[in-house]
Amino acid sequence: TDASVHQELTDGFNLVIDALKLNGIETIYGVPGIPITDLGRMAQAAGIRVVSFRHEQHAGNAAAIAGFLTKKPGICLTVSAPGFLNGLTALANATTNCFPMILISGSSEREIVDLQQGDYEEMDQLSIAKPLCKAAFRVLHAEDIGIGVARAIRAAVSGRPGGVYLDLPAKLLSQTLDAEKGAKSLIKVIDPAPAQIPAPEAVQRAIDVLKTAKKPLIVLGKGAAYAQCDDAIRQLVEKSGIPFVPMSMAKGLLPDTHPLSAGAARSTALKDSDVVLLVGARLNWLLSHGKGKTWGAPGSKKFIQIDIEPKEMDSNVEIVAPLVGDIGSCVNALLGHINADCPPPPAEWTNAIVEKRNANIAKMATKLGKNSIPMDFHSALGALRTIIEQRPDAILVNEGANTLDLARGVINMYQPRKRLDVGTWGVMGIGMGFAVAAAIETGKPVLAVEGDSAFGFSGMEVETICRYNLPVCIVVFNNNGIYRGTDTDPTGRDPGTTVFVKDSRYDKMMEAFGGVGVHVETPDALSRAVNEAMDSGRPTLINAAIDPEAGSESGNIGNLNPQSVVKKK
Ligand SMILES: Cc1ncc(Cc2csc(CCOP(=O)(O)OP(=O)(O)O)c2C)c(N)n1
Ligand SMILES: [Mg+2]
Repeated sequence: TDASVHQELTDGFNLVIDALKLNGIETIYGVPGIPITDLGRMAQAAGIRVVSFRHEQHAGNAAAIAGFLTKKPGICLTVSAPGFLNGLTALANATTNCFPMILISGSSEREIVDLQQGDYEEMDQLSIAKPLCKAAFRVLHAEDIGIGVARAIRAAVSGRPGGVYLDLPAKLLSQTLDAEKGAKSLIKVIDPAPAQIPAPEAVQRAIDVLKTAKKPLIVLGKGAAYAQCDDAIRQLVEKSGIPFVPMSMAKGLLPDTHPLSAGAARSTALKDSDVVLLVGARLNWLLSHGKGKTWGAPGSKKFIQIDIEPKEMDSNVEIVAPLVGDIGSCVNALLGHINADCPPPPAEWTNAIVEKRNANIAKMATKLGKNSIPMDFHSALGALRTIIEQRPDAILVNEGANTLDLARGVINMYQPRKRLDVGTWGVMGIGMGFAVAAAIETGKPVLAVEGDSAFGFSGMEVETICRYNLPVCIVVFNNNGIYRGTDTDPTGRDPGTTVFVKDSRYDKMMEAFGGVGVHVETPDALSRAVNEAMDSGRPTLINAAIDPEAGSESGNIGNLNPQSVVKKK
């Protein structure tokens, strides 16, 4: 009939785009290719910002940190099989770090994959993704795209955030559907990350434990940064008068220069405290699993833990007051009791922390001022410390071993969610993906402080940074190697296994794509170059020559390296 002849149609391509836009998704990070090249083009034409990378791992890292920064799932779009696999590292890392992202990959047809008939880039992607992420879905019929996208969004951001895989077989995208029916099949997710209120008796139990404390400590994890309940966190510290230690990506929730900051006295704070309130911080390897000499005498600690995941409690040691719920709801519930029921901690405790902190800061200061050649980590980081102090709203991306571990202590942070680094896994390669997304999602200038090895994992994305003309200033700490630049091959045949080409010039890579390249050998020259870059907003790479002898193997975590006790004859 006439109506059917003129029936308006939609299709899988359009339904995916409409579902994402309906749910406020504004950006897609990805790498084009079969079967999703046109999906990317059409999404761009529909007003979604599509940022094309050179490798899917970095597109995935960009999506993950976009999720951390915005609390909306970051979207990574890849081709099937190899492109999907490249995205998996970022998806698994996002899940480990509780960053909400959705990896959307094109895939081969079920009937061919399940009969293993050798399709183009054939792989059972859904099965492979499942163990590595929080949830995984596949959509076979166009009318189910709305539900599929809705479920992926809710799975990514509800409860403990994480990575979600959404599998779109190629044929799905070109499936047509009556436009009106299609529009009705879409779902705008309602309240995807619902508040999860702690039970009043759990709040009371936590307060009762807190009241017994003579040496209380608050540990802020990156979950507390993600929660974006910054004022409640500040009040919790300031109203309780309890010193706080921020984990790396929680730095800046309160300024590192805050009177109650115990960051620079971390060892003393962890060892000598008697009641520890964990806020979005898991007692994993980064906190020595809550036991051992880091935490003083066995049994000397009572842990109160705020986490949205009930199964996190008792993961490593007994939690005497589990407070299960979203961090904002839990902290606000505690605040209701703090000034009334809880006196501030004894001055001898807070004074002891301040004394230790100031002593450690004074000790570090002696290493910062040198304007020596060759630079070492401290003299170079001293220059960057001053720049971040002067530019507190810049975003600092940081990876490496010495470059990471030393920067964490030397560069103070002053605002929440401004320090983005290797997180729970200590994974190298997050640098450029994080820098791109930080610039795009926040519009703020980005300073990426990279070990030369760490930079190498994502270095090709300097072209991406130039192509989108992003305000990213990369500083490569070039010590000619992984940890140090001095390793040798005892047989004399090859270079040592951890060294790179001597005096390489990473700044030339940036110039290759029209960006600004600068080589520096002193902290003053480094300062000038970074300030120039941040004033200009031009993509810049500064190759900072660092003494190859200056580093230590694996930075602060060399103790994790197994050592052979068998000496070859
Ligand atoms: C995906 C992955 N592969 C290898 C590694 C192991 C590693 C940890 S830190 C690091 C680089 C250290 O050298 P860099 O030059 O960046 O820093 P610096 O100490 O200042 O010289 C590697 C290779 C990790 N963590 N992740
Ligand atoms: Mg290095």
